[in-house]
Amino acid sequence: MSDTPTPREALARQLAEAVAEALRSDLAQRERALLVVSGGSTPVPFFHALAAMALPWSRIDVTLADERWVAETADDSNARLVREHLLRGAAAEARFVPLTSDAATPEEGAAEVGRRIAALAWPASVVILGMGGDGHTASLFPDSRELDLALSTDEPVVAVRTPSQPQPRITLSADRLHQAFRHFLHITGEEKRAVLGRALAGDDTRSLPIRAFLASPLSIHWAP
Ligand SMILES: O=C1O[C@H](COP(=O)(O)O)[C@@H](O)[C@H](O)[C@H]1O
Repeated sequence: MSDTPTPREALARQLAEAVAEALRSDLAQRERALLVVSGGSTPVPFFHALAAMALPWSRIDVTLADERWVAETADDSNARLVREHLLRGAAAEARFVPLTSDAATPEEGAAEVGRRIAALAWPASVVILGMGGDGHTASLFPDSRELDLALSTDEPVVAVRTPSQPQPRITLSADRLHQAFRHFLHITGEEKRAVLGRALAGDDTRSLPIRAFLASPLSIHWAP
């Protein structure tokens, strides 16, 4: 069997090295660093690579760009993904700040979660965005009813209802996602490359919400 990494594994490793360097550089300036990660399927190999990096994990706070309003034990919980794939080995020393609460709905829980998120050390050291095939990033979907609010509010989080999605969600607002020293976009596959190309060429953020992050410095990490 070959030990040659796949393009996606190589990308995950390069991204983990860049993110680790950004965290180290920030930790040379302040006591705690803040890492905002995305969920979904793309980050799994990146989480494994980052968890293996030599970092002072006990000085790093980790939170999510967005979350489904589901129990942390649910298969599609982004918090579960982070706990299983990133917070392992030495990285288990990091402090994880989830985006859900005991409230029945994200609308009821948003104030508490927002206070928790606002209390972190902003600007974040690093925000890593993902992107779906519909141009959504975090839980800023083209068909989210609260998309305009999430793109314009200075509140840290927004509860979102999205007809194309089975669960209600909570997302960091665009304003909060912009508050970082470094931004990375991690995507894979030809379909997402084409979507990103359309977003770079177009001018309608409502139909491709990733556009909200293309105007500021963004390190784009893509592999087939
Ligand atoms: O719903 C979500 O989707 C995006 C992209 O996920 P992927 O599975 O296509 O990588 C992700 O960035 C976001 O955090 C997640 O909640």
